[in-house]
Amino acid sequence: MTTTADPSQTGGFAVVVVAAGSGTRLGRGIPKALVDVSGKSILEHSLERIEASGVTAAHGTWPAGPVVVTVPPGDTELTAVATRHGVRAVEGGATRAASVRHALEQLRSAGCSPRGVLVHDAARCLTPAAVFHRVAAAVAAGQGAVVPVLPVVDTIRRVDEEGSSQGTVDRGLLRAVQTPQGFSWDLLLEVNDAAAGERDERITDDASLVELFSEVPVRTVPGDEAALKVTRPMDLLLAEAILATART
Ligand SMILES: Nc1ccn([C@@H]2O[C@H](COP(=O)(O)OP(=O)(O)OP(=O)(O)O)[C@@H](O)[C@H]2O)c(=O)n1
Ligand SMILES: C[C@](O)(CO)[C@H](O)COP(=O)(O)O
Repeated sequence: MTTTADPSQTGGFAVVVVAAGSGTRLGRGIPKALVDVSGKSILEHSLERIEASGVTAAHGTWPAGPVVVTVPPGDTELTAVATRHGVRAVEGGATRAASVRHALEQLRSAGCSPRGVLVHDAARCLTPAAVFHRVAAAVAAGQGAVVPVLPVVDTIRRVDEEGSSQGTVDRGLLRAVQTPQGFSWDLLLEVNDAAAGERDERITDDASLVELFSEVPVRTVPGDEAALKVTRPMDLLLAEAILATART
């Protein structure tokens, strides 16, 4: 990827790819981003998709922004994958939010000042280019915070601490949230500074920070089923099936 040539450049979209998680729910005993999906690591698939999308350079006349990947502390293998793609690797933190913060600090201290930033889970390794472009286009059009979403297909019940049902939630207004999530650069820095590393169960993604620490509305755009997050073993089967179908 040629997008890291000058990290101090202004304009464009920077992309933070978070890949520092351990993958406990997948249970492979290696960092999830290293797990193989049809012959390539999860991180490899993610970086290839971002590169092929051309999203860092797209949208108006903004020049291409840099890509940064967070890796587990002490990692060398994911760093090597990042290096092969011309992408900078930075050490992640104990939580996803801390990893994103490390990446933003790295970009900021390198003098990077893009117009927008996309934060993407490496684990959503088959995200189609169209999702990157929908999110980026909404940010380029002036939205401060944008998330891709899908309707919820299950019946959702709220339960009490004993597990007794407290009723069904109206799923018509529920959405499952995906990544990449897009932000104006200044807003994402501002809410990360305001959060100051606070741990809060509600902070599972970057848009939550915007909701908790700013008045800026979070907008939604359509996500895509192929942008599933590889989380449990069944998701690996799905990812492999998606790739096999794409080849036929
Ligand atoms: N400290 C962390 C935790 C997560 N992530 C990244 O955030 C994304 C979403 O996290 P998730 O899918 O929940 O990954 P894990 O935390 O690895 O999964 P688990 O909870 O099963 O351990 C992943 O790409 C993961 O690598 C990260 O960069 N740093
Ligand atoms: C960011 C995220 O992928 C949005 O769907 C998700 O919130 C992060 O992962 P987790 O499964 O909640 O740990």
